[in-house]
Amino acid sequence: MEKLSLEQIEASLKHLNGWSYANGMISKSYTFQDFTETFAVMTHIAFECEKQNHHPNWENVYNNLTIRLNTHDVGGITQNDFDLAQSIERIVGNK
Ligand SMILES: C[C@H](O)[C@H](O)[C@H]1CNC2=NC(N)=NC(=O)C2=N1
Repeated sequence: MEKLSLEQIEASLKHLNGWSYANGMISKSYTFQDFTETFAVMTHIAFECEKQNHHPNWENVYNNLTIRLNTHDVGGITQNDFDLAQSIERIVGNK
């Protein structure tokens, strides 16, 4: 998978509501009702990550979930990160 340029990253971010690029990662924070809902969403995302063989850096504090994506195999952002971000948006949108 090819590393995307900053221009490509910025173009792809236009299609992703609330995601931004900083420190070599694309990221978004979500707030849910409570820990149970947050962890349920994380579980759903985790299965999708296994399907895509692409895994997040994430941090959960009670009902807050911050997700940061990069492709550590290439040390940058690839299309895999955007594909997973789109899937995460779909999962969160369907909760
Ligand atoms: C060996 C294994 O397939 C790779 O290390 C995969 C697993 N999941 C991954 N996830 C992420 N975010 N980046 C990777 O480069 C990556 N590589």
